[in-house]
Amino acid sequence: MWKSAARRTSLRRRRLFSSSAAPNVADTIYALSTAQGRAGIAVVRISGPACLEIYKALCPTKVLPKPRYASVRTLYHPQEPSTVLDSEALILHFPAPRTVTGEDVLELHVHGGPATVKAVLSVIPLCGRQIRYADPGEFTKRAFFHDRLDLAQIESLSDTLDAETEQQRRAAVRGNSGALGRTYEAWREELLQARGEIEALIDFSEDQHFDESPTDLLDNVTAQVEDMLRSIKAYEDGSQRSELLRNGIRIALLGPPNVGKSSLMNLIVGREASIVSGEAGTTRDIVEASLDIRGYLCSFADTAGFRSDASASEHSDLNSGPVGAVEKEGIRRARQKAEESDLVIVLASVEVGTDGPFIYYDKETLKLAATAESAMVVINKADTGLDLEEQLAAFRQVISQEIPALTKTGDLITISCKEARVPPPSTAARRHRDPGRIQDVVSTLVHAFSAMTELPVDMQDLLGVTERQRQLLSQCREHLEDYLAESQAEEGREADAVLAAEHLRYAADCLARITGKGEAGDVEDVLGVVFEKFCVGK
Ligand SMILES: Nc1nc2c(ncn2[C@@H]2O[C@H](COP(=O)(O)OP(=O)(O)OP(=O)(O)O)[C@@H](O)[C@H]2O)c(=O)[nH]1
Repeated sequence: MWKSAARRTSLRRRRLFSSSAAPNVADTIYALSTAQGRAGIAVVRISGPACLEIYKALCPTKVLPKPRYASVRTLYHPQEPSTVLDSEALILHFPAPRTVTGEDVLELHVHGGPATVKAVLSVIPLCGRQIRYADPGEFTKRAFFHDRLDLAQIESLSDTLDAETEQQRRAAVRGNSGALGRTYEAWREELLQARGEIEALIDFSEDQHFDESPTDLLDNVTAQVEDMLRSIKAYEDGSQRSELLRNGIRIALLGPPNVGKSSLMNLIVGREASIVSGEAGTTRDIVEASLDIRGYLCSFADTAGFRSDASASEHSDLNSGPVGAVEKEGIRRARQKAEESDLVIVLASVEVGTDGPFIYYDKETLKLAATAESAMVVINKADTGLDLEEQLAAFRQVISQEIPALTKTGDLITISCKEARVPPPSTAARRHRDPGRIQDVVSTLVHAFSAMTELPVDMQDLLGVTERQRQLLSQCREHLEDYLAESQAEEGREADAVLAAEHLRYAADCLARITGKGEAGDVEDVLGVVFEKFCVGK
C-alpha cells in the first residue's frame, strides 16, 4: 500500500519536470563532497545506475561491501590493474531506493591529499559509460526528483550549509526534519478535501440526499479555514523571527554629533570600523560592520549625528553653526537607516555646558527608536565623575512619558567608551573587569535579540520557515480570506459556493508550491531559486 503511494508520488514528481529541467538520471554522477584542499580524508560521492560497475572497476578482486557497512578496500586504476590509487580507502554502498538521492549510492572515503583525490576523481569516468561530474546541487535535485526530500527540507539543507552563527544553525536544523513539509501537505489535503465536498454538493445536491445542508457544509469549512488562518499567521510570524536569525539583526546607532557613536560601535565590533574624532560631525555617511554576538549575526550601522532644532536650542553651546547640505543628507540617511533597522540604540552623552553638566540627546532619535521593533538608550561619557542624579531622573521621565514604548527594553545603561579603551593594569584584571561597562550593552543586546527571535518550545519548527515560504503562506492566507468573504452570505447577496471553492483551490496551490508539489512551471521556477545557492557535491 505504502509502496504504491510512494511510487505514485514519485511518478507525479517526474511529470512535474519539463524535459529540459529534469535531471538526466540515466547518467551516473560523482563529485568530491568534502571541501577542496589538503585534509585527513576526502569523501567522493557517486550516485546513479553505474555505481556497481564503478566499484568493480576500482576494486576488481574484492566483493561489494554489505549495504550500509563500511569496508576497507584498496583502490586500483581501472585500466592499469597494477597501479594503486589509494591503499586503504573506506567504501560504503547504499542500494536504491532508500538512499540520500533515491538511487544507488557509493561513497569512497579516501586519503585527503590533493594528489590522491585528483587521481581517484580522474579515473571514475573511465569505469563505465554515462558517468560524469555532478552539477551544483545535483545530488539534492535527484533526491527531490525521487521524492526523498521536499522543497522545504531542501531549503533548510541549503541554510544548514550556509550557517555561520550558532543561531543560524539552530534555525536551519528546524526545517530539516520534514515536519514543516508534512504540515503544509496536511493543510493542502484538508483544503482539497473541503473543496471536493463543496463541489460535490454543488453538482449533486439537487438529485441526491446529503447529510449536510449546503449552509452547514460551508459553515464547517469556514470553521476549518478560520483555524488554518490562525496557524498560518503564527507561521508567518515565525518566519519573521527566523529571518532575523538567518539574515542578521540590523542595528542602527543614533544620537547627536560627538556623543561617542563611532567609539561604541568600534568597541562592540572589536576594530576601528568607524573614525573617532573630537570634531563634531565626523561620521557623515552610514558605516556598517557585521559580527557574531553570542551566536547572533548582527549588522551595526554607525550614522551621522542628528542635530534637530529642539536639541539645538536646548544645547546651543554644542550645536553651533547651521546644518549644511552634506550634514542634512547624512541625517536623512541616518533616519532612513533607523527606519529599516530591527533595533535602534539611542546614544546620549554627559556633557558640561555653561550651566553645568547635562545629558545631551536628540529628541528625534528617541522618537525613531520608539517606532523600532526593539530599542535601548545608552548614556556615554559616564567617566566625568559628576553627580547626575537629577539629570538622569529628568531624562528617564522624558523617555517614559513622551515615548513610553522605549522603556520596554529596560532601564538606561551608562557607559564610558573612554574608560573601556584604557587598558586595565594587568591581564588578570582585564579578564575580570569591564571598566567602561560595554558588556552591559552587549548583554542587553543579546537579551533583546533573544526576545525578538524567541518562540515557545512547541513552536520551534517555525524557525525553519523561510522568506520564500512566508510569501507563499501570505498568498495562501489571502485566498483563504477571499474564501471567507465569498462563503458568507450578506444581506442582498447569497454565498457563491463555486467561487468559494475556487479560492480554496488557489490556497491549496500556494501550499503545493512550498513543498514542490505544484504544477510543472511552478516547480521549475522554485527549483531555480532554491538550487542556485547549492555547491557541487551536495
Ligand atoms: N570623555 C569621554 N570622551 C569620549 C567617550 N567616548 C568618546 N569620547 C570622545 O568623544 C569624541 C567623539 O567621539 P566619536 O566616537 O567620534 O563620536 P560620534 O558620536 O561618532 O561623533 P560624530 O561622528 O561626530 O557623530 C571623541 O573625541 C572621543 O574620544 C567617553 O566615554 N568619554
